Amino acid sequence: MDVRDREIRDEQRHLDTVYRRLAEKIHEAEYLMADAARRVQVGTPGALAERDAQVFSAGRHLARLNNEFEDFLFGRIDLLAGKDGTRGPDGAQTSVEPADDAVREEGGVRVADIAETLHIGRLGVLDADYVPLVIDWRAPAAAPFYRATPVAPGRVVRRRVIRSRGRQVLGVEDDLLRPELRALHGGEELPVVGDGALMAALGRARGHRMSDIVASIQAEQDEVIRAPAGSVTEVTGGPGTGKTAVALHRAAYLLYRDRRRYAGGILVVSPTPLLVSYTEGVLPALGEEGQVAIRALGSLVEGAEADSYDDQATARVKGSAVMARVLHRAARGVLDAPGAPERLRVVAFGRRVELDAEALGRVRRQALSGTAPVNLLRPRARRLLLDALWDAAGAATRYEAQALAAEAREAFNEDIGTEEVFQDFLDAWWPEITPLGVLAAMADEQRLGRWARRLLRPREVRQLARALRRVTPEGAGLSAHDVALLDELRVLLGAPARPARPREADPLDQLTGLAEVTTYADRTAARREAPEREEERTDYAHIIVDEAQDLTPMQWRMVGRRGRQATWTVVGDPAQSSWPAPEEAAEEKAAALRGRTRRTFELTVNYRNPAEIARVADGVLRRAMPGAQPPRAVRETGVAPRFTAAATADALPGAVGEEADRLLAEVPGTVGVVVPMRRRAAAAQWLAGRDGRLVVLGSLEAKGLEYDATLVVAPAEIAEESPAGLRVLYVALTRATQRLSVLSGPTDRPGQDGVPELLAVRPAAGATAEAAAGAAAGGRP
Ligand SMILES: Nc1ncnc2c1ncn2[C@@H]1O[C@H](COP(=O)(O)OP(=O)(O)OP(=O)(O)O)[C@@H](O)[C@H]1O
Repeated sequence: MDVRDREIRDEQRHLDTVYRRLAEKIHEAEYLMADAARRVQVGTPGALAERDAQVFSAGRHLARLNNEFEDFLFGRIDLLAGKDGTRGPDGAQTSVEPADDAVREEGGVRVADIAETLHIGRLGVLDADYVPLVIDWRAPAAAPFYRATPVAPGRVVRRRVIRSRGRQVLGVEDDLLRPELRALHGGEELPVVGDGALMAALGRARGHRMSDIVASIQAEQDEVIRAPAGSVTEVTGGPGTGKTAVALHRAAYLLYRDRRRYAGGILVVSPTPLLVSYTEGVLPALGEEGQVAIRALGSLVEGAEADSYDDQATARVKGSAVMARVLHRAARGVLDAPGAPERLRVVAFGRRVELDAEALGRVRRQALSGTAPVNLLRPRARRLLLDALWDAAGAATRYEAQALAAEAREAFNEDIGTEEVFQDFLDAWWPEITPLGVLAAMADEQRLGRWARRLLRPREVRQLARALRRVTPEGAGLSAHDVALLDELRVLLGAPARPARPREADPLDQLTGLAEVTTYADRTAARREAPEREEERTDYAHIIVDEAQDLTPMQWRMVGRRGRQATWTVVGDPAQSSWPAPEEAAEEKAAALRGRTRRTFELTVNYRNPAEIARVADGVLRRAMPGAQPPRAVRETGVAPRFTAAATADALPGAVGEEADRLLAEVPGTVGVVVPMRRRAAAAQWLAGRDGRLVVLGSLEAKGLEYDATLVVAPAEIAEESPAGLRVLYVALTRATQRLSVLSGPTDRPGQDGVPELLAVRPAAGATAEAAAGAAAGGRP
C-alpha cells in the first residue's frame, strides 16, 4: 500500500468514527424530541417553556445533522504544542504560537513532535469524552487552517485538504508549512501527499450553482470572513477574487459567532435574480438553511417584482438622487388628479355651505405642509375641511359663550362628518394613494413635467414618462430601478396595510410532524410581532451588499432603510461598475451607512480566470480605468482566447451558433453567451434548443456569474451601450474559468490577427515594447 492509500485509509477511519458519533447524536436528538412531544399535554407555562426550549434545540441540532453534506469533513491540521497549553471550550489548544521547547536539535536536524491534530468540518463534533472529533470551520481553533502560510506558520506543520463525498474519503492533498522540520507523529515521520488542493478546486467544471470554498479559503479571504462585525466591513477586489464567495461565508461565520443576534436578520443584496439563484445554494451547503435572506435589488419590496430592464439613459434618470425630490412632489401632487372634485357642498344650520376650488386648494396646501406621509394626512385634511366649512357657515359668530360654541362645534363635526355627501367627497378628494398609483400618474408626461420642473430636463421627463407607461396597474413591467422608486414612495405615502409577512424559516419546520406543533415561544413571538407587520421591515442586524459598485443613489436609499441599526459588509469593484455616476452614488452610500467607521480590505488574487483570459480583460481595464490595478491570475491553462468575426449583421446568428457549439464540445460544464442587451431576445432564438449547459445573457446580466467557457459577442456594441460600456465589457470578458471566445460584430474592426480593435493590447503606461508584444501574443488565436 503506498503512502497516499495509507493516508486515505487513516482519514477514512476517522470519518467512520465521526459518522458513528453523529448517529449517536441523531439518536439522542430524536429521543429528546419524542420525549418533548409526550409532554405536550402538560399545561403549565413553565413546563411548556421548558419543553419548547428542548424541542427547539433538539430540532435545530437534528436538522443540521440530517443535512446531507457532500463533504462533511474537509480539512486537517497537524500542530506543534502551544505556548501555554491552555485549551478552549472546543477542547483544542488556544495558543497560536508554538511552545519554546516544541522544536529540538537531534544530530544537526530540527525535530518536532506533532502535539495536536485537528480535523476541520462543516460542524463541530465532540466525542463522548468531549474530545473534538471535528472542529467547526468557523471556530477560532480552525482559523490556522486558513491563515497559516510558510512565512507565518504558527503551530501548523502540515495542512491537509481531505476530499470526501458522503461517507467516503476520496483523496488528500497536503501542504507542508514548516518544511525545515522533521516532524514526528506517534514516533513516525509525518507523510506529505499530493499538491495543489486549491488548483484542483479552481480547475473543476462549473454548474449552474456556485459552490462553497470552505475547504480552500485563502488567508486574505479568511481575514474578511472573520473580521469583527462592528460597523462597516468594506471589501474591494477585481473580478474572480472571491468577493461573493467571501461575503456568503461571512454570513455563515456571523451566524456561528452570534446566532441569537443574526438568525433571520441577515440580508444579502444581489444585483440580479440570476445571481441570486446562482448563489442560493452556498449557505445551505454551509449548514445555514433558511437563515439568511438573499434578495435581488428588484425584489426588495414586498409585493413588487422587477421583470424588465431599462435602457441605460432611463436607468440613469430613475437611479439619480434627484428622483427623491421628484417623487416627493409627485406623491403630494397626485391628489390633484384630473376629475377630482372641485367643490364641496353640504347643508349646515339649515342652509347650503360651499367650499370652492380656491378654498379647497388652501385646505389641501395646509394639510400637506410639512413632510408627514400623504396617506396619514387624511384625518388632518378631514379636520381642516370641517374647520373651513364651520368658518364658511359663519358659525363662530353665532355663539358668544365659549362652552356653547365648543358643544355646537362638536355636534357640527359629528353631523357633517358622518354625512354621506361629505364622506364621498373625502374619498374622491383625498383617496388612499398607492406607490404604483403615483408611478402611473408620472407616466403622464405633462403632470410629470410639472413635478420635475427644474429637476429634470425635458428630454429626461419624456424618457421617464415613456418608460413608466410600460408598468401595468398590477405592477407587471417593473424594472429594478422602479422598485427603488416604489420603496421611496412607500415612505412618502405611508405604508398601506400589507399582508402578514411569512414567518422566518425555522429549522423546526424541516422536521416531519412538527410543523403543526406550535411552541410557546412561537405563540408569544407572534403576539409580540403582530403590530409590526403593518410596517416595512427595517431591522436587519447585518446587511451584505454584493456588487455594491452598481447600486444607484436611489437603490442605496432603499437598502439603507433596511439597515438603520445594522452592521454592514459591502463588497464591490469600481472597475466593474455599470453605473455612470459613481460620485453621486457615493453620497447616498455614505448616508445609508450613516457615517459608521469603515474597515477596508482588498482581495488581490483572481481565482476565476486563467492568466491567458485575464490578459485580454486587463487590456480593456486599462482603457476603461487607466491606472487601475488588475488582480493577479494564479492559473494558466495553456489555451489562448479565440477570436472570430461575423462581418455583417446577417452573418451573426450563424457565427454565434457555430462558436457556441464549439465551446460546448470543448468544456464539460457551462457555456455563457454574452450579447449586447438589445440582441438578447434574438440571440436566445438563435441558440434555442441547445444543450442545457448553455446560457444566453444580456451584457448587464453577466454580473457576478461564471461559466466554464464564455462567448462574448460584438464587444464594440457592448462598449457603446452606455457611458459605462467599457466596464460592462470588462465584466463580460472576466466570466470564464477555462475558455474565452470573442466574436467580432459589424462594428468591431478586427485586425489581421482577428482581435477586435477594442481588445488589441496597447502597451501599459511605462511598459516596454517587448512586454506589450508578449501580452499580445497571449491574445492571439
Ligand atoms: N479560496 C478559494 N478556493 C476555491 N475557489 C475559490 C476561492 N476563492 C474564490 N474561488 C472561486 O473563484 C470564483 C470567483 O469567486 P467569486 O464569484 O466570489 O468572485 P468575485 O470577486 O465575486 O467576482 P466578480 O467580481 O467577478 O463577481 C468562484 O468560482 C469561486 O468559487
